[in-house]
Amino acid sequence: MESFSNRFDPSSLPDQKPISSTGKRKRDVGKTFFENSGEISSDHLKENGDPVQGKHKAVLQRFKHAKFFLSSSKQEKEIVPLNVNSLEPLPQPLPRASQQLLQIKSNQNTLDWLPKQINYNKNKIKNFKEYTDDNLLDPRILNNLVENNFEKAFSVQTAVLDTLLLDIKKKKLLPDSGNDLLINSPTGSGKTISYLIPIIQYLSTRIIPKLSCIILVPTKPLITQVFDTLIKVSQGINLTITPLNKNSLFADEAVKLRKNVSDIIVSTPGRLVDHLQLKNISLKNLKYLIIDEADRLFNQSFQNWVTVLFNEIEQTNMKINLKTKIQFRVDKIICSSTLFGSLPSLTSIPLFKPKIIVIDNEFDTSSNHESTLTTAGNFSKAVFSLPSNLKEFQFFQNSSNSLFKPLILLKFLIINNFKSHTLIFTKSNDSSSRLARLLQLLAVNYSFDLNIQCINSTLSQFKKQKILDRFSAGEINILVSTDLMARGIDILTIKRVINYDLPMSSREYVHRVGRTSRAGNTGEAITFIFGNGERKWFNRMMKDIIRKPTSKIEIITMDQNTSTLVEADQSTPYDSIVDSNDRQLYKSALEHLQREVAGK
Ligand SMILES: Nc1ncnc2c1ncn2[C@@H]1O[C@H](COP(=O)(O)OP(=O)(O)OP(=O)(O)O)[C@@H](O)[C@H]1O
Repeated sequence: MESFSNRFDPSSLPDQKPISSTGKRKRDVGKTFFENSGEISSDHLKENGDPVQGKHKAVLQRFKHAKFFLSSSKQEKEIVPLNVNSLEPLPQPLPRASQQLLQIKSNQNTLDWLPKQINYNKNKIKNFKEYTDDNLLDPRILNNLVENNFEKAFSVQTAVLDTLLLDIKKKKLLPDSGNDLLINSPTGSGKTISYLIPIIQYLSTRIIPKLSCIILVPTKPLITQVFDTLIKVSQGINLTITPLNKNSLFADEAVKLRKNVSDIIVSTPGRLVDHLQLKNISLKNLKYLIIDEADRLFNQSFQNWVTVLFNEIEQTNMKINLKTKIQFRVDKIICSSTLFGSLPSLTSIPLFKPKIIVIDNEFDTSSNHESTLTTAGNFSKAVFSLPSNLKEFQFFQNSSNSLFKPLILLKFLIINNFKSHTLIFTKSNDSSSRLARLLQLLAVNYSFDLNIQCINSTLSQFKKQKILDRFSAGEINILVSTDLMARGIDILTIKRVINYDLPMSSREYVHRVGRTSRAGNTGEAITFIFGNGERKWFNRMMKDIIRKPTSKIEIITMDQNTSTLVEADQSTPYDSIVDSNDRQLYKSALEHLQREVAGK
């Protein structure tokens, strides 16, 4: 351990003493131990007429005495307590905070530093063709869009294309031009195409493949989804697009990445960071970084991906800038339907002159307002909005007893004739598999002929994809899932979402229910609420979501053979749902499950 005397730097002391009005250095108000002990008089502090020198000597002397005293006092029985105040560092002047530091600090509390958003009138949407007419969009891209039935750009697409296509034209001549772009638009509003079209347009005239764009998404099924859309929209442009989601070995993937340079990589942050650290990927030609479902990704700290990736980008750019004297930058496009509201996430990355596009209630064309948010300060408040064609319901049970919850769910499905295109969210992998199996067993007992399956992160990527394809095609009627499915998954045929377990936050609620009612379609979201505790939590979450004054979350009951609306504080009595016959059937299903779990 470092000795006391080594740590002690007497030279730092004298200047720290405040100077009195008479020009003399003030002494400590209380007398020190040494002064009290009478071993050193306070007069020793001034020596040879030079107060600083005198002070040094005095301090050293005091220190020597202290050491001597401590060592000798060890031999004595009685240890005199040392007045530590006399050795405490004297107050230091605070370092002058730089403007930049202050700014970073304030960023962490509010988003006031963001510029004003680009408000966008929902009714002002364009045909994609208008962009080719203005020479901003390659006709091959337009053809691909039209062939896939994308003729009219949705609001978010109009807003993003109006902003980015012009920038891209400029960027060809001035590589250092461009801004970062933040996009907040409801689930199912078409954000994917909004960022893919500009990227493909940028690459449409490229000569040889160079890694120009990285797209980051949170899950492997999303990699496949974004990759598929990229292929559709870039037909005929001959781009090399590499999704890093294959079940192939990491080493094989590394060899491929080193051999064949990709134009675009679609990956999760973890896989990308692994390759970056092994130098399988070079960022020296990177122009665009897209972070989709950004709030979710920024909240994932695995492998410290934000730091690793942004350091790598910065170092690569610094080297190029030194060589070429041109300020190359990577433009970031950051999007989500719940981008704002979680402040630290956006402050964790460097943003260059960010522009912001906020679209709310995309398909609500009844109102002509531009946006409910008008100042950047509002970004820090609740800003989540839902697709306007979504109808929300809650199924409330007074009792928090969840013993019969799976049975009640099955009866709910039967009574409401929810026989297909239904996605059910549970809180964990275990709950999802258990619930799916119980529903399967119960459905047989009730002669409810349904294909009920489960999807969660324990399944291989291949199996997950297969299940998603079958669910999308309607071969699987009811899919029980975890929050794995909550983000980004785009299956237009989903008619309803059931929150069997409550989501953990309003943000996750928005994403879960956003799996239905996509691209202007209608959809239903039903949340099961058991007991007053859950009800309170649900009501609290709902405060974060902006709704039209006319829309409310209706309460439904199972008292009759159809779902019927009742008063807000009513719940369906247990006994009217579960009779003795139900209990018997449920018991036998539970016993069956128990035997399966025990491997009998
Ligand atoms: N211009 C368009 N015309 C018709 N359909 C479109 C258009 N743009 C997108 N779509 C369709 O809308 C659906 C939703 O698009 P997308 O998945 O990009 O939404 P999103 O805003 O990213 O949603 P989330 O936030 O849930 O990820 C997709 O099925 C897509 O094919």
